[in-house]
Amino acid sequence: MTGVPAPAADPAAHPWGARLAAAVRARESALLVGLDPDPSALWPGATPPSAASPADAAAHAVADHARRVLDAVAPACVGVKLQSASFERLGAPGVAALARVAAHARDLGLIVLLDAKRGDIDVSAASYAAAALGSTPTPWGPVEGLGADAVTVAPYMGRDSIQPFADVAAANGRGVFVLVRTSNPGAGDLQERPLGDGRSLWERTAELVASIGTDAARAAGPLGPERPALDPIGAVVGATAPDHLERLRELLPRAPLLLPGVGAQGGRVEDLAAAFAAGPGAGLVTVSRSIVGAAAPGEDPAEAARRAAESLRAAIAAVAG
Ligand SMILES: O=C(O)c1cc(=O)[nH]c(=O)n1[C@@H]1O[C@H](COP(=O)(O)O)[C@@H](O)[C@H]1O
Repeated sequence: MTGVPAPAADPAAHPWGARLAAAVRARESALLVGLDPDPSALWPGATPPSAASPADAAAHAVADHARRVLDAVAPACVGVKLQSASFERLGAPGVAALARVAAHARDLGLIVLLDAKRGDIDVSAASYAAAALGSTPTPWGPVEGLGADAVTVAPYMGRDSIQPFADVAAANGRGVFVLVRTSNPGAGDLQERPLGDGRSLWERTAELVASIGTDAARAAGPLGPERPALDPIGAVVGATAPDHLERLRELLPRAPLLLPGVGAQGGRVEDLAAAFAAGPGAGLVTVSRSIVGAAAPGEDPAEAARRAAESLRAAIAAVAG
C-alpha cells in the first residue's frame, strides 16, 4: 500500500495515476466489470413499480440488474465500466439510473469508468468533461456532473478535443482513456492505415496520447522521482490485437492501458502480459458479456458471474505477475 487512498476518498487530493495504482494493489485486481445493460436481457427478478411508464419501468429494472451484478462481482474487481448509451437510451430515467448505479459502485469501493467515447471541439469537449468528471459553475452555484473516476474519449478530432478532458481530469484527480487501437474488426479501416512516414494511425495516436499524458504529469508536479509511475491519460487497446502490445507499451511507457475484447470478442488474458509491464494499474482488463452473461441455462446468474469474475481476476494476476 502507498498511503494513497482508493477511489472514493477525496479524488482531487491525489493524481489519478497514483490513485489507480493504489486501488489495483488494495483490491488485488486489475479487472473492471463492464455493464452494458440490455433491458430485454436482464437477470430475472426485477419488479418495477406498478403503473410506471415504460421508461421508468425499464430504468428501474436496469438499475436493479446493475446493482445485483455489482454486488455479485465487486469483490473480484477494481472497477466498473458503465456503457453510457445503454442507460441514456432510456431517457431521463435512464440517466438517473446511471447516476444511481455509479453511486452504488462507489459505495462498493469500485472505480467508476464512464464509457462514453466523447470527442468534440474544445468548448464542447470541456462540457463533456465537466459532465463526466467535474462540475459546472452556474449563477446558482457549482453543479456536479456524474462524478466518474475516468471517461473514454475518441481522438479523431485531435489534441484540442482531448486536452479539455486532460485539464478537467487533472483538476479533479480523475483519468482519461483515449481510443488508440480498438478491439473491433473495423479497427483496420482507419487505425491500421500507414501514414506517409510509415507509421500507422494508431502509432501516431499513441504518440499523441503519450505527449498529452506527459504534459499533464508535468503540470501536476516535477517530472522527477516523485512523478507517479502512471500518467493520467491512458489508452484503450483491444485485447483482440495482442501483437501490437509491445509496440504500444514502448510508445506509451506510463499510460494505463484499458483492455476490452477478452472473452466474447475472442481476446485472451494470457496474451496480454506486455500491457502490465509498467506496474500496478498499467493494465486494466474490462469484460462485459463473459461475466454478466456467464450463466448456463438454469444456472444462477449471480453465482456464475461471481465465478467468472474471480477466475478472470486470478488469470490476470497470473499474467501481470
Ligand atoms: O472503450 C471500450 O470499452 C471498448 C473499446 C473497444 O475497442 N472495444 C470494446 O468492445 N469496447 C467496449 O467493451 C464492451 C464490450 O465488451 P465485451 O462484452 O466484454 O466484449 C462494450 O461496452 C464496448 O463498447
